Formats: sequence, structure tokens, C-alpha cells
Amino acid sequence: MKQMIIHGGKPLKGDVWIGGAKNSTVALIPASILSRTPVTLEGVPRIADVDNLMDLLSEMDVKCDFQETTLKINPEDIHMSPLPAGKIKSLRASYYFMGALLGRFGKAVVGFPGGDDIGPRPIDQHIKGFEALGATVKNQNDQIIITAPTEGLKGAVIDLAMPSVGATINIMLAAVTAKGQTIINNAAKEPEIIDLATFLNNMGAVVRGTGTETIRIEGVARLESKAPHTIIPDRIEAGTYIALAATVGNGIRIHNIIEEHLDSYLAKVEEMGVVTKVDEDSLYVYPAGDLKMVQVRTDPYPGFATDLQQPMTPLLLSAKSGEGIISDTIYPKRVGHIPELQKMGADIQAEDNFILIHPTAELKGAHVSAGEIRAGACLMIAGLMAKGETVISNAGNILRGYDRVEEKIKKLGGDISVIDAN
Ligand SMILES: CC(=O)N[C@H]1[C@@H](OP(=O)(O)OP(=O)(O)OC[C@H]2O[C@@H](n3ccc(=O)[nH]c3=O)[C@H](O)[C@@H]2O)O[C@H](CO)[C@@H](O)[C@@H]1O
Ligand SMILES: C=C(OP(=O)(O)O)C(=O)O
Repeated sequence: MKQMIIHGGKPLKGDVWIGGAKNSTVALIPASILSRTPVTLEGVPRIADVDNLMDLLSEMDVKCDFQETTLKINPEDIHMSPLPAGKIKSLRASYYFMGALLGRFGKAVVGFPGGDDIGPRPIDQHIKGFEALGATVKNQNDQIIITAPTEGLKGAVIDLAMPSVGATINIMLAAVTAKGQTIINNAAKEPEIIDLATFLNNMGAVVRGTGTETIRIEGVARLESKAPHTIIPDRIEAGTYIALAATVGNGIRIHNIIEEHLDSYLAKVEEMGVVTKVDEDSLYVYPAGDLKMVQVRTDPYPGFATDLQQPMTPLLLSAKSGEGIISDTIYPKRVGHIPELQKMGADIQAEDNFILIHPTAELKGAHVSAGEIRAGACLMIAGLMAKGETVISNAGNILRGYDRVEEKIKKLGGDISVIDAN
């Protein structure tokens, strides 16, 4: 088990570079098997989710070569293989192999995905989408078996009950090679979905309307990658460093960002009184003065991202007065950080589906556990703020999605290390 050890209380300063978006990357890697030619992805983050997806690709004889931030994927010798358990459970996005295998082979046998423990995460909308395209979906021994009819998948109109990121992407992956037109209504609008559409369209797919609530797909027979694809920057990683800079920063410049992707988040941070200056693709966070408490409500994009409510919490704790209320409408039970922050002396409680936060003058180091990736990011920032030593167990959950985090924080002057502990 990985442990993150932090000696807090030191001001951080300097420059940090944001990696490629985890939630794009984990869709682009499964999407690569739709290509009949080798694929090159640039700006790939060094995160455990990528390692696990590469292991899943190797089970299907897809070769990967990952150097620096360039990942070459060669699916030319791919064979259809069931992906029943093991690595499938290590991340959420392994479910994209359902759509990708169905699109490529007309059949997918994939175990139920893992991922963060943030409350119930059903996949009924994914299944509804596959069935609308003509596939038969069976649930056997903790595996989903999805089979296209002999004549292949056929385009359909699919009305999602909610704008699910995963269902939108999975349906896109299956529909790009289906016969005829597919329309996804009430589609998710996240930037990562646009990134995936750019990748697919550059391989010959015809996907229109991503970023709006209606996506139209005209099925094509064959996809071929012809040019490298550069992944968009990770807006959640960027938001995490903004919270870090506003709590323990003494002037931090965050490079490789797309400001528009952070609009709702920056609006809240600025409402608190944090001063930032945006340049072309970087953002400078000034050392924070007295901060005002604010209320936060998470929503689907372009609303405030659920993945940023926990990383922003240490910033709310450092407000001068008032009561902060967080309402996470996507995952109301995403509260695993609360008992851990309480161990550090934070005045924070979960009540019904709300999180109540009161200013906490000083956090103290403690032994805490990162139950999931963003709870971990929250505890990491709290540890950097706190007096004394903080030991975060289950730190592998942080490494699942934060690119070279130890190196980046050390470079800013933070006293942080990640060790193997048993
Ligand atoms: C790999 C990836 O991109 N993960 C992100 C993705 O997760 P993920 O794709 O799993 O999240 P969804 O957008 O699908 O979920 C949104 C909401 O819809 C519900 N739902 C979803 C699908 C379904 O079939 N039925 C159903 O009820 C979920 O329980 C949740 O309440 O979007 C989440 C919401 O922004 C983020 O927190 C995750 O970081
Ligand atoms: C919930 C998250 O990830 P995943 O969907 O991969 O579990 C996240 O990135 O915050």
C-alpha cells in the first residue's frame, strides 16, 4: 500500500504544469482499439489508471509503448478477449471497453467496473444505449455480456435519463461504426467528450454536436488513425492546484490550462476573494488574503464539477467567518473526506445530503486515509496546510489520477513523499 507523508506548514511557490486530462485519457485508450492502424496519444498523464488500461490492452495483444508523455498503441494484432475481472476492477473507466469492443467486434464480455467509492454508480443508461443500438445485454457471474445482432449494430435515437458522461461516451464508442444515424439526447457536455469526438473524427468517424445536449453520429465502416492526438489539459488537476495555491501558495503559476473549462470553479474561487491572473494558457494565483465563505452546489458541466468539491474544501476551511454549505447533486454521498478532516481538527460535518463547513484556524497533522481520489487530493492539501506530520494511507487512490504529484509538489517546495508501506 502506498502512503503519502507530508510535513505541512511551508509556503509553496513557483510553477506547475498540468498533465493531460485523466477522464479524456481513460476514454481515448479504449477508443484506440477502434482504429485499424497504430494510434499515438500525446500529453498522456503518468497515472495508475493509464498503467491499468495498458495491462488490459495487453490481455488483447494490443502493444503499447509509453515514453515520457507519448503513448503509442498498436491494435493491429488485437484479438477479442473477455475482460472479466482483475484490472477491470481497478478503475471505473474500464467500462469503456464495453462500447469499444462492441464497436470493433460486435461482442464484449467485461466485468463490472471498479472506481471510486462515492456512492451508487449504476450503468443502466449505458445498457439502455447498447440495447437501443440492437445489442443483447446479459448479466452473468458479475460480467456483462453484450452481443450485437448478426447484421450488426443499427443507429437509434437514445434519450438519456441524465447527462451521464460514461453513458454518452460508451454509446459514442459503439455507435461510430453502427449502420446509420445515432442521436444521443440529453448527452453530457464535458470537454472530455469533445476531446474524444475530435480523436474519433480524425480517424474518419462522423460525430457532430459534442458540447451540446444533442450528439449526432453517422456510422462509418472503418476507422484509421493517421495523426497523433494531443489530450486536453486536466481541468480537475488544475482546479486542485488552484485550491492548493490559494491555501498554501506564496505565488504559484499553473501552466497548461484551458480557462473556459474552469469557469464555474474559478467563479467560486474568485467569489471567496482569491486573486488570479489568466494569461494565454496559464493562470497565476496570488498569495491569498482574507477569504470569504461561499456556498457550493455541484452540477453536470458547465456547472461546478463534483470532482472539485473535495479539493476545494480546505480552501473553504480557511475562510475567515460564516458557514459554508456544499451540496453535491451528482454524488450526495461523496463525503469520505469528512471523518478524515475531522481527525485533523477541521470543523466540518455531513448532514443529510449537505456538507457543513466552518472556518478552522489551524489544521493539525494526523494519520488519515484516502478512500478515493478526490478525498485524497483534499487530504493532501489539508496536510500541506497543517502543522506537523500527516500520513495519508491508501495514497494509491491519489496516484490513480494525479500526474507525477510528488515531483510537482516537491518542485513547489512542499515536503512530501510517497512510500510503499505494508
Ligand atoms: C472516468 C470518468 O470520466 N469519470 C467521471 C464521470 O464518471 P461517470 O461517467 O461514472 O459519471 P456519470 O456522468 O455517468 O454519472 C452522473 C450521475 O448519473 C448517475 N448515473 C450514471 C449512469 C447511469 O447509467 N445511471 C445513473 O444513474 C450516476 O450515479 C451519477 O449520479 O463523471 C463523473 C461526474 O461528473 C465524475 O465524477 C467522474 O470523474
Ligand atoms: C470519480 C472519479 O473518477 P472515476 O470515475 O474514474 O472513479 C474522479 O476522477 O473524481
